[in-house]
Amino acid sequence: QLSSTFYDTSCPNALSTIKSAVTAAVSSEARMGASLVRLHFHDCFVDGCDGSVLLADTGSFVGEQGAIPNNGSIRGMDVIDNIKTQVEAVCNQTVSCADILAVAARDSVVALGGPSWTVLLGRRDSTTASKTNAESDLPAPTFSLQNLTDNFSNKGLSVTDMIALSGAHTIGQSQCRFFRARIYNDTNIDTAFATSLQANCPQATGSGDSSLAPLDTMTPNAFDNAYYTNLQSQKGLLHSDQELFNGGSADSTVSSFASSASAFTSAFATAMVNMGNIAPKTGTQGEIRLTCSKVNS
Ligand code: HEM
Ligand SMILES: [Ca+2]
Ligand SMILES: [Ca+2]
Repeated sequence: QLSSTFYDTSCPNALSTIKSAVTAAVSSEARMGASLVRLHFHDCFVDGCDGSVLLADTGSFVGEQGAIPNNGSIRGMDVIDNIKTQVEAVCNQTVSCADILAVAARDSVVALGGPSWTVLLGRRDSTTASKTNAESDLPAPTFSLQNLTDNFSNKGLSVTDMIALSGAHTIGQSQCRFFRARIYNDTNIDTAFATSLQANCPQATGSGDSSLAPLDTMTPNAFDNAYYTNLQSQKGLLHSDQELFNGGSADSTVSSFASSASAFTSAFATAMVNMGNIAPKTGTQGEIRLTCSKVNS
C-alpha cells in the first residue's frame, strides 16, 4: 500500500528538505536524533503511524501529549513543526506529518552513524488523537519480557522486531523516574553501575525525578550495538531493557546482536519498516495537515 516513490512526482524535494533539517537539528543537539526516533515509535503504536502524537492539546481538543508515557517526556514536536513549514514551502499540502516523522526517524539514525533504509511513504494524517489508547498501547519500563512480547505482538511485530527496536535505546536519555525502581530494587544490575546512577537519582520519589542518564552508558550519541553488550553485563538502564537478557528466550538474539553489528543493523532496519507499516491511513482516510500540531480547520 505504502510506496517508496509516493512523492517522486508530487514533491521531488520532500526527502532532501527533511534530511537537511534533521541533519541540522541533530548537529546542534545529538539527543534530538533520539527524540525524533522515539516520536515515530509513539506515533505508530497509538492508532498507527498517522501523526496523532503531534497534535497538541488546544481548547477542548485532548491530544496524546498529556498521556502518561508522553507527558514531560516526548520531545522534538517543535522540530517536526519547523520541518513541516519548510516542506510546505516547497509543496503545498502534499506531504503528511506522519511521513515526515517516518523519514525524520530514518535520517536521525543515519545522522548518528546508524543504518539507512528505504522509507515507505503515503501515510495520511489523523484528525483525531487518543490519550486513552496512548496510555493502553505504549509499553512501560516496568514491563516483563512477556509483557513486551505481548505488547509488540498486539501491533503485529515479532519478538525479533521487538528486540531489534529496543536497540533504539543505544541513543538518548532517560529520566530518573523511569529507572529509579531498577537501580534500587532490581538484583540483575551491575552493582557499580547501580551505585553510580544513584548519585543523581535519589531513592525518594519526587527528588531528582527528571535527572537524566544515558540509555546506553557506553556510546549515548552513537547508533551502534553497544546497547546489547551493556545488557550482557547487566548494564541495561530500564528494567524493561534488562528483561531482554535475563536468562530467558531473548538472550540468544541479544547475544547475536551484541556480537554482530550487521545482524543488528539489518534487523533494526527491517523492524523499522515493519513498525512504519502499522495501520497507515491511505487514500481518502484522514487528511494532509497544514500544521503538524493541529488538525485542519
Ligand atoms: C520496548 C519497550 C520500550 C519501553 C518500555 C521504552 C521506554 C522508554 C523510556 C521510559 C524512555 C525514557 C523517556 C524519558 O525519560 O523521558 C525511553 C526513551 C527512548 N526510547 Fe524507548 N521504550 C521502548 C521501546 C522503544 C522503541 C521501540 C524505540 C524506537 C524504535 C524507542 C526509542 C527511544 C529513544 C530513542 C529514547 C530516548 C529519547 C530521548 O532521549 O529523547 N524506545 N524509552
Ligand atoms: Ca498514531
Ligand atoms: Ca550507542
